[in-house]
Amino acid sequence: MNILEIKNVSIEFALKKGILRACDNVSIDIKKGEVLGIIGESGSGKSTLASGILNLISSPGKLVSGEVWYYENNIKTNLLNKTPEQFNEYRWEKIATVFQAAQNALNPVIKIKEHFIETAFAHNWHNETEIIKKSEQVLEYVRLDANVLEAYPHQLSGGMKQRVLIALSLLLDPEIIILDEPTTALDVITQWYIIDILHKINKELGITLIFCTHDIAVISKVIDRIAVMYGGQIVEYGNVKEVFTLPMHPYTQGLLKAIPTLKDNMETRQAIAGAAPNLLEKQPACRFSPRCSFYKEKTCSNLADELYVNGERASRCPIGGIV
Ligand SMILES: Nc1ncnc2c1ncn2[C@@H]1O[C@H](COP(=O)(O)OP(=O)(O)OP(=O)(O)O)[C@@H](O)[C@H]1O
Repeated sequence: MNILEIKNVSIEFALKKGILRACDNVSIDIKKGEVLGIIGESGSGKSTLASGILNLISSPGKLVSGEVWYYENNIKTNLLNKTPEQFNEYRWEKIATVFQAAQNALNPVIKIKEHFIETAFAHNWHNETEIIKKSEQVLEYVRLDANVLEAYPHQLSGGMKQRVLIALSLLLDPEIIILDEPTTALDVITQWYIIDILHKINKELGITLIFCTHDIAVISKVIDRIAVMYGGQIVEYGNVKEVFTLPMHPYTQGLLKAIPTLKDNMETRQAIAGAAPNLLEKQPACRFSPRCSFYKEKTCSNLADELYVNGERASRCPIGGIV
């Protein structure tokens, strides 16, 4: 059962140098209760897509087309048709977000307690005693002591701040949490600790999670499905085990070859040759073709701009594997 359907979402930034299309016709369904990982290198459009789902694109950006359908009790609503006031009923209460704590996601001049109170007030919940009680519960859920409420953000470590943001996202019992690079800038042990907490949130509370990250190694243990973005497009998606075993798109194949593990020889790791596309320039129909070995070695001459979908699998490459 789908909880969210993203249909043909395109987002552009009007810059001095021209129009930058950061998301180009992105479509993907998200199932209730699943953990979806959206991966891709820096600039591939993950954060822009996350903001687009929440209708949070601001100037010079613009959501130029698309629909985001939210399902509840067999009723579907296109969130992008909502006014900002109407959308506010969905943001946090239905769909919450966790950004990187390092990116000033917490206000440095107010105590952690005030972040919880402000969020609740913004959603017409004004009983401070109840808010604090619930804040203590969600903090406990992310393994933080209630005394954190009296701290200022600078008094907490990076990992603690990230857990505060996760607790804050749980305050209004959302159905979906979108996490944008939730573990970047944290040490490896803390990354695993956070992943473990998120896994518990998904399994015990049944909350659907959407992870946007470039760090495929960290999220691979927790995600059910994976969607790979390249140059503002989804180039492949599918069940994580299937995609890891049989990646179909040459970009996914390259990403998987580039992941270091503790067991293997670093010399067998290969970076993907070439650079990510400059989205201000006109793109070839197949955006990956300038870096693609199939194309360079003339195994492929098909430059169709098409996502081939078969059931639960999809790939934008006609020859990397059959969907
Ligand atoms: N506010 C903005 N103004 C101008 N261009 C932007 C803005 N936000 C994003 N972009 C551009 O949109 C493209 C996609 O960026 P986005 O941040 O969504 O990628 P990403 O995959 O999330 O990368 P990262 O992990 O580095 O954030 C990039 O070319 C980026 O420069």
